Amino acid sequence: MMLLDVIYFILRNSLRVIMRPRTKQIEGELVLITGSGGGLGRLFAQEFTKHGADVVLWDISSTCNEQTAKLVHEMGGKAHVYTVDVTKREDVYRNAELVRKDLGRDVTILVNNAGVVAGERMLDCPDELMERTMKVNSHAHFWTVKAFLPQMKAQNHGHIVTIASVLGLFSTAGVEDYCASKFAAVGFHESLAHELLTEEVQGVKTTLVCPYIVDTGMFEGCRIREEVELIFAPLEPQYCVEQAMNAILIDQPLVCIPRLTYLPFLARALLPWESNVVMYRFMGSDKCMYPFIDNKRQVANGCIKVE
Ligand SMILES: NC(=O)C1=CN([C@@H]2O[C@H](COP(=O)(O)OP(=O)(O)OC[C@H]3O[C@@H](n4cnc5c(N)ncnc54)[C@H](OP(=O)(O)O)[C@@H]3O)[C@@H](O)[C@H]2O)C=CC1
Ligand SMILES: CC1=C(/C=C/C(C)=C/C=C/C(C)=C/C=O)C(C)(C)CCC1
Repeated sequence: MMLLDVIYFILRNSLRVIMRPRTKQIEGELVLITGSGGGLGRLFAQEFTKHGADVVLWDISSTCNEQTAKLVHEMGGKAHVYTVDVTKREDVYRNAELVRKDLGRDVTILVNNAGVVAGERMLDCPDELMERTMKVNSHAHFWTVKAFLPQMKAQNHGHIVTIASVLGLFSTAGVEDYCASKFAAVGFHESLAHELLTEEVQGVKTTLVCPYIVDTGMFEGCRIREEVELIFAPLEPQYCVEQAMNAILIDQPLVCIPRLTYLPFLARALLPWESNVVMYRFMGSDKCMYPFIDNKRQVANGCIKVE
């Protein structure tokens, strides 16, 4: 029976690639997005609004967050803005309580999207920057899930979305802080998903989103071999968010964007380490972060201006 089930899910998931299942309705849901002032967070806010959901926007930067809220309002949607540092657990719990009081209802979809990267080689990187990456990209997920999951479980209705990265499934040089934090986020998310299934909390869904480089500026300068870039081109932010939304709306547990990035993930698991190293060198992905680190340094030194 177990083997039949395994085969059934392989066939069902393969079929889903060609024939998309019905999407769920999220009209009237309350969606909380962290890092909503940034590139992907803002687009998520707009996409959820398009689907009729109300959004709660959490970001450390109030100016960027207000701009997101303005865009949502212009679309005729409802946005509620809070300035929150997700690394501070007391701040998270206090603001979660405030949201509940202000809006008089519970968050039903949580999108853990806030993220940072140090952009320095390990030995050059100040300790505080490495610690910050771990706190924003992984520890913060503990606090937000602890703040919002209890009501979702009580209602047997909700959805936890983790915006991780392909760098939470395989790694490369020069982004040790980032990879450590994203591997941690993936581990946390998967364990939580198992827990919900084991406890038979069927109404609370989970989606793990693992995008490749997205053109939001966060990894400006990151480059692989030119010929390989034709196949693995950086993603348009809008495309990335649409793909993630598709997965969320069909309760898909994991999505790698683009699908082609399942291949290096599989290669890491199946092939010897040295085979992976040879492929990395060939594709220029061994040193892909070095121009990004240089670029970040130049921005910090004022040699390059960012808008
Ligand atoms: N861009 C890419 O290539 C990829 C990104 N991702 C992931 O997608 C997510 C979104 O990335 P993207 O939109 O590109 O990045 P952005 O830098 O554009 O957005 C991240 C947002 O998170 C905010 N933020 C940072 N620290 C905190 C904090 N302590 N509390 C609350 N908010 C905070 C940032 O505010 P501020 O700007 O003020 O720091 C910013 O508004 C991240 O988790 C990232 O790791 C995954 C794969 C690829
Ligand atoms: C390692 C590797 C690759 C390059 C991956 C890169 C460059 C990923 C960058 C991801 C980012 C910036 C994620 C942010 O969250 C290839 C060429 C796909 C295939 C071979 C293995």
